[in-house]
Amino acid sequence: MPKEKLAIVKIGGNIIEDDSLLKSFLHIFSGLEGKKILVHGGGKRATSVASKLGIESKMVNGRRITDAETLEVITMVYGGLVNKNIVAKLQALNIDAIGLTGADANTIYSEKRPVKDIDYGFVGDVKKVNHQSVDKLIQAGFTPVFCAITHDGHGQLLNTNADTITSQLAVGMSRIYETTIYYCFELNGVLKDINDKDSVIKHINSASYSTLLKEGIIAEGMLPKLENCFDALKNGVETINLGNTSMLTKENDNFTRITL
Ligand SMILES: Nc1ncnc2c1ncn2[C@@H]1O[C@H](COP(=O)(O)OP(=O)(O)O)[C@@H](O)[C@H]1O
Ligand SMILES: CC(=O)N[C@@H](CCC(=O)OP(=O)(O)O)C(=O)O
Repeated sequence: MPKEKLAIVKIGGNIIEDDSLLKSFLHIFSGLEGKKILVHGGGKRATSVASKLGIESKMVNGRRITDAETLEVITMVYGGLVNKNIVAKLQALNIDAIGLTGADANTIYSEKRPVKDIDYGFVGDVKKVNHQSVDKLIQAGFTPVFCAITHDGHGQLLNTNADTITSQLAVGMSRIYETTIYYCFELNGVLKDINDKDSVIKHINSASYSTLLKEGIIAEGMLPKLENCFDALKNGVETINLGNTSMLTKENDNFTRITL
């Protein structure tokens, strides 16, 4: 029997920080047919709240150095402020959303990133997705809304990049569902020329990916979205799509699709 489809949709700071982009995203997401999960970041908000508290933010290779103070900020911002506002807005759109960190129902277990050249502090690398627990929520009619926090099973919360949570969650859920990832952001897709919004690369495979990396076209915010994409595709994820919110509608086919 073919597996049922599951859409795993991710939004980050570029959509969360823009009221009108967030509103139109949530409207379209709420109308998306079939089973779905939302993952959100919020790094920009964490940086601005931290700065109001006099805490400087440091990012290395797209990851936040998370000391004990910063962990408190991100827990409040991702797990509270951002997550609960999104859940409330989805409830207003008649989506029975349930907000989660990876500690809730032990859904995402991670291990503190080992210190090599850099000490990232309380940053977690995902080790296990409890697909059965997530599916219990889906089967009960809830739409899970994950923030960028996981746990180590010993009482420690860990900051985990939301793009990575998305790909790992998709790999885990693909044991029972045919999963598709949608990375929604403010641009139309992966652009050949970052200054030309119409230069969307419509299809990327592993050969063209290597070239794009070498040419530096895949850079900055694109790196965590794409660094594990071929692992995810080899481990059961069907397709990875990147583009603006309208790619969730059937009318727009101007976005980037990544396949093996
Ligand atoms: N080739 C590229 N095409 C599109 N965006 C790119 C590219 N290279 C780097 N980027 C950057 O990636 C950003 C999206 O990633 P990110 O900032 O992590 O978004 P979000 O947090 O909203 O998911 C874009 O705003 C853009 O600045
Ligand atoms: C470890 C790590 O870097 N975690 C990220 C989690 C938030 C995130 O990924 O937010 P965006 O998707 O909006 O960038 C951070 O604290 O910035």
